[in-house]
Amino acid sequence: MLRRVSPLSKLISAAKPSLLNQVACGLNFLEAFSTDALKPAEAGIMPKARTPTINFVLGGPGVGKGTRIAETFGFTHLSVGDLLRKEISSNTEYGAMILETITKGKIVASEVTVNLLKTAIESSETDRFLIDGFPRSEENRVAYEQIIGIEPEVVLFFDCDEEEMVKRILHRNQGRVDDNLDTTKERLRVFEAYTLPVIRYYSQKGKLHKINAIGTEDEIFERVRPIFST
Ligand SMILES: Nc1ncnc2c1ncn2[C@@H]1O[C@H](COP(=O)(O)OP(=O)(O)OP(=O)(O)O)[C@@H](O)[C@H]1O
Ligand SMILES: O=c1ccn([C@@H]2O[C@H](COP(=O)(O)O)[C@@H](O)[C@H]2O)c(=O)[nH]1
Ligand SMILES: [Mg+2]
Repeated sequence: MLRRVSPLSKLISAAKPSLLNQVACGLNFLEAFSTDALKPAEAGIMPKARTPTINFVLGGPGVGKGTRIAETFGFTHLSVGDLLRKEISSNTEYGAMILETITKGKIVASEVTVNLLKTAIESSETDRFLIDGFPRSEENRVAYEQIIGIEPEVVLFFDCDEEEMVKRILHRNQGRVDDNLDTTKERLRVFEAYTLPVIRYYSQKGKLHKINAIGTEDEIFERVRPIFST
């Protein structure tokens, strides 16, 4: 159930004016799925709006979060990294900042990522999403809850040793600015310091499914399958 959370002031005070508009638009998005918006449907006037189903896939850099999982299990794949890279290639107002942050292996400001995510969900014709590589920090998670607020059903955690992750990154060959040893080392540090707490949070909530991400792609799919078959 989508929640409309009133105190956005913390986010808003830190944001640029144009960003404020996007945050404000978030309220329209919430209204589209809120209890109020459903009232006419309950009265039989129009079809009932459905709350989108959200799942997250988390894991270290290069572990395989973006490799066929969403497509295999019928989800719309929303890679926040891909959304950010699109901002860079489209030269948007945040493009330069995002490029610098990704090149250093750091985390982009939550206001930017959550609003990109919101727009992607809102403009999609589908309503079952696998969000890849987000939330990356507890701060990301709280901003997501404040602006989007759809509780994830499942949180996958792809687990793999660092040596294998580095190997997969260095063999990826997609021309990514962050596919080098120095940035990967920083990304591994950021993962431990900022993303592991998010993984612990969802584990405590009973939503986390830890997947052994060592093996062939097919072996890994078979480990995920029972989670989405129930
Ligand atoms: N099970 C696997 N065994 C070997 N290589 C794999 C496996 N799964 C994915 N790969 C390869 O590893 C590389 C990284 O995969 P992918 O891009 O999906 O990782 P990611 O978790 O999305 O990483 P990032 O966080 O950097 O975006 C790709 O080249 C992919 O083809
Ligand atoms: O929520 C997010 C997701 C990504 N980033 C930045 O992008 C790169 C690459 O992300 P991938 O998901 O691995 O494609 C990541 O290292 C971060 O710099 C982010 O800031 N927030
Ligand atoms: Mg990826």
